[in-house]
Amino acid sequence: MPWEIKKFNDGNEIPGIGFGTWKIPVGDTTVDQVDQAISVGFSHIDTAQAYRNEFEAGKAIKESGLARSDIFITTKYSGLGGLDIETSIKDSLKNLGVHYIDLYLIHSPRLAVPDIPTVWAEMEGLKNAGLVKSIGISNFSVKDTQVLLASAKIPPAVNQIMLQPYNYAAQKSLLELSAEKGIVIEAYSPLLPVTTYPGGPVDKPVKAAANRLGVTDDQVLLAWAKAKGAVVLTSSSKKSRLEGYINAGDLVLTDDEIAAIEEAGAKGPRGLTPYVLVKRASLVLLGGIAGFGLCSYMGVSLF
Ligand SMILES: NC(=O)C1=CN([C@@H]2O[C@H](COP(=O)(O)OP(=O)(O)OC[C@H]3O[C@@H](n4cnc5c(N)ncnc54)[C@H](O)[C@@H]3O)[C@@H](O)[C@H]2O)C=CC1
Ligand SMILES: O=CCc1c[nH]c2ccccc12
Repeated sequence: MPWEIKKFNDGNEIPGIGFGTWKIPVGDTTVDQVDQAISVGFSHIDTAQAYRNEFEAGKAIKESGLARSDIFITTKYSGLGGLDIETSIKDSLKNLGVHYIDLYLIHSPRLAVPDIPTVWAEMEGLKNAGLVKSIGISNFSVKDTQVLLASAKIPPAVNQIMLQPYNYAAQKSLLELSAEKGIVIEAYSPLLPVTTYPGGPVDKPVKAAANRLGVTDDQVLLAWAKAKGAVVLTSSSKKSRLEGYINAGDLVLTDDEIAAIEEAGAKGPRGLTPYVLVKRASLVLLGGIAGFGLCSYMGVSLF
């Protein structure tokens, strides 16, 4: 079943699921994997200057025979080798073999970015020149986003961030700010609970939903990220998994299933072990002592 198309604040549209090319070994493997992803129905490819595989991704796109307007391409300014934006976008267009990029992102506010307002003004210039259809950010925190918005003439269309049940609580304020400003969230590494923390607290509610729906755990995790309103980015070298991801487009989790996944996620990947509980209790205690000390210093009576 197809994933929903999402609308950006600039009027452009993005497919709700994208195939990511991070960590694919450079060379023919990238061409084969992107080719395979397109063959099962992905029409949205996510790459970056830093992945050093734009050329191979572009080759697969070209070989697919799809019209340029039928494929959505994201790449990112990663600040590689201290390259400026103008040189970087020219390199990316050449590598990918296209005349425009659908979505161009600042890969990280902490990498080779002199200051956010300056770099964002350069990104706006690329959109105004028609080299990129939409511009956005990646790995921007609430503070970074506020700094950018204070001087932006064009708001970012997206913020591409890690979003999975174990970091959902930490990302909530960023999700709220993004919704308020009309910034679409792209969720990367949505499958972290199965790739990195198998056996963690999230497994149980994910498996329960998977059993009810007759699907796999990874499909449930993609459905959870979609339920949070995100465009999801994922990957696999296995065709069967890719087909599963595409088929997850119409999965609907119940409110109770979503709440159970989030409650388990809030325990952290290792759960509420005695170590975590003692650490949390110490933080509360230290906060209390600091607060009490401050009140005493300021002459405020607590009693
Ligand atoms: N802007 C940024 O800083 C970042 C962007 N990204 C983008 O997002 C894309 C997707 O990120 P990923 O971390 O690859 O996504 P992901 O969390 O979807 O992980 C994909 C991996 O999960 C494996 N997998 C799937 N089902 C599994 C299962 N049941 N058990 C065990 N393993 C399973 C797949 O084989 C694949 O290797 C990247 O390729 C990149 O394009 C990723 C990280 C950072
Ligand atoms: O995008 C995924 C992680 C990554 C790999 N290289 C870079 C460079 C800059 C920011 C993030 C990353």
